[in-house]
Amino acid sequence: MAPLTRNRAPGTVPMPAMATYYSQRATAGGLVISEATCISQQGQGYLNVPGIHCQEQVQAWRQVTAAVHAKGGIFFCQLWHVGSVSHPDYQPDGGLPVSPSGLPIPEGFTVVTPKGRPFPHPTPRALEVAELPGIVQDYARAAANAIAAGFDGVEIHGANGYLLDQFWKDSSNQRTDAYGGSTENKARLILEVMEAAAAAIGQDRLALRLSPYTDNRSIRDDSIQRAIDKNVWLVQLGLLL
Ligand SMILES: Cc1cc2nc3c(=O)[nH]c(=O)nc-3n(C[C@H](O)[C@H](O)[C@H](O)COP(=O)(O)O)c2cc1C
Repeated sequence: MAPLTRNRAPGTVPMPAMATYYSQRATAGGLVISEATCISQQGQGYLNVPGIHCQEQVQAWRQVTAAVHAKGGIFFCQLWHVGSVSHPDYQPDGGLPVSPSGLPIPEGFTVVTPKGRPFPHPTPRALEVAELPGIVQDYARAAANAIAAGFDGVEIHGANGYLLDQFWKDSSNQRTDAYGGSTENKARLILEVMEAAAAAIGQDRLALRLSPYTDNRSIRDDSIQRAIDKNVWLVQLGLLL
């Protein structure tokens, strides 16, 4: 089962109905990936979505993982930082949402704040290099929390226009430091997150979701698409030969 946001975690804490919901969808040996789950308050940007960065959340997730395991299901937690797709009302101390380069989200997109009303996204601020190790550690801590909550593994959410995708794609990443420019530099934060999460929980229960072709909120990168097209073509040629 693919990760599906359901907005059933008031105050970021999973509610008991989530145990019923996931249990209904679990099958013996079937892999269920949880809805995207925030690694930190800074990573939050949607109403009533769950987190996994404090003990109250970990405790609440235990009922959900137990319900999936009771049906024999395998349950991974998808770890999420929305980056710029947020609003000061979600941020610690009411600060601006964070992003690779401080570029605005295109007009027409709105964010529903904790007060339940839609607002335009404010222009985010660019992350300092010195802040990135803290975000990497937030992923590693959330991965460890997921295992403590009873999940069988974690999937890092590197897709669909959120923080890691924002770093990976040049329309949102125009940095000139070690995290921008070349494909290797744009992928650096994703690789650091994967290494830290692997160190925390082991690489055999770690996954990464990428979406090279999506352009949610106009976040896209033609060079990534061309590189993948070329490799797909080479793989097809290899299969033919
Ligand atoms: C309501 C809804 C919520 C979603 N939530 C997430 C999510 O939390 N994380 C994620 O990676 N993808 C999310 N997706 C994308 C789905 O996982 C999936 O990729 C998408 O629905 C396309 O799959 P399909 O071709 O089977 O419809 C969501 C999609 C929908 C419709």
